Amino acid sequence: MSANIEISLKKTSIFYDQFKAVESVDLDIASQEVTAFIGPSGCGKSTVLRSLNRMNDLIPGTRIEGEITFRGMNIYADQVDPVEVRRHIGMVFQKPNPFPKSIYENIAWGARINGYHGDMDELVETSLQQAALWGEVKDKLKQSALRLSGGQQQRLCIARAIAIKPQIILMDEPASALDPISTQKIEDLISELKQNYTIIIVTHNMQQAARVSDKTAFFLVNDNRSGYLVEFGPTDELFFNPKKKETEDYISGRFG
Ligand SMILES: Nc1ncnc2c1ncn2[C@@H]1O[C@H](COP(=O)(O)OP(=O)(O)OP(=O)(O)O)[C@@H](O)[C@H]1O
Repeated sequence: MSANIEISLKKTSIFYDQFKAVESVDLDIASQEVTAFIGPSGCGKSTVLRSLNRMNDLIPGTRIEGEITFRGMNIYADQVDPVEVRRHIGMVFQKPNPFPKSIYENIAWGARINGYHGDMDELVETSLQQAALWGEVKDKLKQSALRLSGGQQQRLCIARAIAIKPQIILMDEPASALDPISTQKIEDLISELKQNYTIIIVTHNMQQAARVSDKTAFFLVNDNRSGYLVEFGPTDELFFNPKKKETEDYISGRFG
């Protein structure tokens, strides 16, 4: 049985004003898998990632051509509310960015403004448990989130994203600001979370992509400085039996 396609890009180009940052990407992302975006700096990984939940809308001058669908719905159609898109497709950033509020409120606040009326204590606990943070914070939920370590803050941000009950979590280099032990915790967490969520991760770290992802998309920059998708497929194949010479060169460190 073929995997369910959660997000599909069809001939998607992304512009910053006149500059075409990403050129004509075709990509199908399957549900409950981890998909990694890799490639050299400036090849458009973050730009593509941000386009998947309309985060790019917040950058003036951004425009897309082509189509991006989530479960068959064009997320850029006129009647679609970007806030609603972001409820289904959450995001975790490179630098942990908890609110300057208590650990509890970091989870509860977003859920509340998204209309959650259920048992808040339960939501906070289950979200923190899913983010593998509950044991470390359960006795200090009223403490400021800013007093947590960087790695704990990042897991709190993941818990905050989970609390909105998205189907997809986008992660833009979620561990690059963290030490190796915290990085491992995030990687372990990603492997856990894929049982319930579709995850797309941008990473500079190829070993990390190899460790955590099921599929990998490799991007490069063309002569016009536009990013394009070189190769996409199962991570093992892309790393050990790439179809394109460019992929092989990059994976084996011969690129550039
Ligand atoms: N807000 C912006 N305004 C104008 N150009 C931008 C903006 N953000 C990114 N770009 C340009 O778009 C291209 C793709 O950038 P992007 O950040 O998506 O690449 P990346 O592969 O994620 O890079 P890195 O690995 O360094 O984070 C680059 O040429 C970059 O300079």
